[in-house]
Amino acid sequence: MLRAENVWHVYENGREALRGIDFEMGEEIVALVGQNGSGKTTLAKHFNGLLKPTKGRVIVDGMDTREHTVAELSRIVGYVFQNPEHMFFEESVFREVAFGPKNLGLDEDEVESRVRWALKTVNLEGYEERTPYSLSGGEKQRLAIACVLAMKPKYLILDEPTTGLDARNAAGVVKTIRELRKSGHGILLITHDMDLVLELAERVVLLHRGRKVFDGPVEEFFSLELHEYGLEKPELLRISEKLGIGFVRSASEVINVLAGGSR
Ligand SMILES: Nc1ncnc2c1ncn2[C@@H]1O[C@H](COP(=O)(O)OP(=O)(O)OP(=O)(O)O)[C@@H](O)[C@H]1O
Repeated sequence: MLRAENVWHVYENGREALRGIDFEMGEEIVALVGQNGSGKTTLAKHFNGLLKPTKGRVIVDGMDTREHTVAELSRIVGYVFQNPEHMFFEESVFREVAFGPKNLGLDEDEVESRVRWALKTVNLEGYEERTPYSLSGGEKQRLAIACVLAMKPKYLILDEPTTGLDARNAAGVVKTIRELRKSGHGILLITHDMDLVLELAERVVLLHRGRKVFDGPVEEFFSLELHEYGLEKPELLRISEKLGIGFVRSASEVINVLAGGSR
């Protein structure tokens, strides 16, 4: 369980980025949304100890983050940053993924088996000897997920995982996230992409000026006046409303309903 209890975060320049956040998540896909500067990244960085609360507590599987190092917490909470290409520095995909497990002090066989497993999970088998820089945007994103997965964290924080990707590459990342969820991971998805929220999230948490203003089911989230929070309803929902068929989560659901079938 990841838990924030009345978390406040004030940066050194006096900026109050989080104001009394209560939050909890387990093995589920939670979308963390809000306009620029609302505090999403600040909150997420508390879960692997990169930031510590100014006031309040953050508990990761029973551990108070103030009493543990980032290295310890990173084994439980993996963080995939935005624009992951900046984090690659090895000459091959294999070595890139092996770096984390090697640092954990694991033996060679265990490192190799983790690398193979992580690359398989993100569908990058056969890419072992490629240089990370030669990969496409979507492949780089999946490689970044593999690097974190190889540490076997229970929770993953993904910061804008589909931004800048074309539809095919984004679909690959979505598929990977679904598979991770199925295999028992909890996923905190930071995103501005409302289509992705509609497609993937099981719950939505909305931040506004450092406060949590909504925490609940996806359908309820999309019934909010989103423009008040600098967000927009997905095109698909606007179409389904005009068609009078209410809440749907995919284009195929719309087609099924129109064809007279069930959802
Ligand atoms: N290192 C820092 N020092 C001072 N203020 C910061 C720092 N990092 C973030 N802030 C401020 O804290 C507030 C929350 O920032 P944060 O990055 O958490 O927002 P966000 O919701 O992730 O935004 P975005 O969608 O733009 O990534 C903003 O006002 C930001 O300017």
